[in-house]
Amino acid sequence: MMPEPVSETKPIVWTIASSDSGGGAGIQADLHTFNALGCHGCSVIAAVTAQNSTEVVGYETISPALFITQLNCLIQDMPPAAVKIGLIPDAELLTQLANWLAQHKAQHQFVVIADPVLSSSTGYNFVRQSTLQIWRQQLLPLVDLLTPNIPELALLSNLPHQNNDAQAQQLLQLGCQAILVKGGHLDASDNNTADSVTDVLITADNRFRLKQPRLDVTHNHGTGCVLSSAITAACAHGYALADSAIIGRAYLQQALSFSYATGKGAGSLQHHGWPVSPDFFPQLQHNDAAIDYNLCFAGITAPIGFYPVIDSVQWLKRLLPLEPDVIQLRIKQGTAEDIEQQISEAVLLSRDYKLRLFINDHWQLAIKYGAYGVHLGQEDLTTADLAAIASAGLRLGISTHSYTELLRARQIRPSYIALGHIFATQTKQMPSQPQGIARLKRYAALCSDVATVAIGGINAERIDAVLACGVSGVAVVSAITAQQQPEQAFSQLKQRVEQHYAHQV
Ligand SMILES: Cc1ncc(COP(=O)(O)OP(=O)(O)O)c(N)n1
Ligand SMILES: Cc1nc(C(=O)O)sc1CCOP(=O)(O)O
Repeated sequence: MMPEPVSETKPIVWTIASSDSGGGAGIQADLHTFNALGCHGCSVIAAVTAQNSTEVVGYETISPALFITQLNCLIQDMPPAAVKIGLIPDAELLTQLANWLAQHKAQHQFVVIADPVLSSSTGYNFVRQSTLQIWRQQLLPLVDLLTPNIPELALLSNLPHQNNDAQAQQLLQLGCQAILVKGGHLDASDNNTADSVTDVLITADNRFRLKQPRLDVTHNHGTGCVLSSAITAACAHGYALADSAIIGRAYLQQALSFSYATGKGAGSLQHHGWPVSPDFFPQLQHNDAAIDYNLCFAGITAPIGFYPVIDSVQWLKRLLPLEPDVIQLRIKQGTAEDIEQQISEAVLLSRDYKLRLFINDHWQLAIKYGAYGVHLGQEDLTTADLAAIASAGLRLGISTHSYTELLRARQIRPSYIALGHIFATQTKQMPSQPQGIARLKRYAALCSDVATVAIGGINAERIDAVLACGVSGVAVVSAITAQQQPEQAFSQLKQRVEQHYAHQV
């Protein structure tokens, strides 16, 4: 029998913007970006511009009737997961769009990312006072993320003499959920230098900076369009806003790195697929003053491989005869005295059996008894003494569950990074969503320079798919400890993992 054809789906994203006859910006750039990031792009055209790489010669807006017909026609059959708004150089169309979004956004639950294009990079001014008022009063309350550059931030906030922070707060007050202030324009602040560009993501309760080397490229037409449409595509794939901003920034850096000439002026960006090289990802700066990013942790020489996580020294004694190579002791219950007793005994046993033993959470005891390493969660990173762990020569593993956490962990340069939780797990209440195989593959690719361990809901049926993602280890709890025959389960999984890594050498 012929196998059933697999029907692939892609998230649907819309761009509501204007056509760039030169192909480097506007609707054309948005559709290229959506496609490169695995989305199906639909377009609602607001205006047609006549432009090339050196100038905008003119434009005409589409009729209000046809504008609204495009929106209504698409929503009936191809509702979006996310919508990008770009250049809409007409007050009537902007008002129509705001009314339409107010009617449909809540019902269809799509995310709205808006790039308030007020002028072209070649200097053509699309701003009218009337359109600014509509942005402020009608559109901003419907926008999840606004991506202004510094001049646009000043214009939209109507606070030209205040600093960027005050201007962004003003836009939040007007109802926009988050602002990504783009640092591409050199300004008077310390955010942006001749060598670096820093975008700042600001929400009502959070703020962090994405810093990247400033690329010395002349072919940068469409930069803002590409960034906002890459963020939109990432949102459509279900990434949180902060992660989407990171993906968008990495996509842009990659596209700028390969930009090319088109005419006599600034050329266009080269669209590639999902960014995976660490070179394209920004440095994440947030209020981690307590963390020293210049520490050096001991490395892990042999691959991590099969990595059982157990909750008592009794389990350790049960598994030791099966010759585990790496184990984590993750004790969550018991008195301080009992925990110390178990950790000291486990470390002694680990030496006898040449076991690489990681201790979860209790880093002071791990140092005191000389364990092989420590595993810490994100929330532990500001409270644990990382310098003491490094100088005691212990390895450090760090949990991550998103791009944001992954970049933070990478900057600490630990011995390994845990990527979780891949599938739903019964072992622990998780505040995050299962990441799944596609994301695991992307995270592992971004960590080609550091050891990685996948964790969460991994069992005998899923382990092959996980190993195929390129991780250096696989951590399991219930796939051993909740089995009828834990020793048998341990040996089968260990053998499967060892076979995989043996073939890789
Ligand atoms: C290999 C591995 N990955 C993730 C975790 C989770 O650690 P943490 O975030 O510290 O959460 P708790 O284990 O304390 O619940 C882990 N232990 N090991
Ligand atoms: C302890 C732990 N940490 C996780 C993370 O994602 O950080 S998931 C997890 C539990 C893993 O157990 P099981 O293999 O039974 O699903």
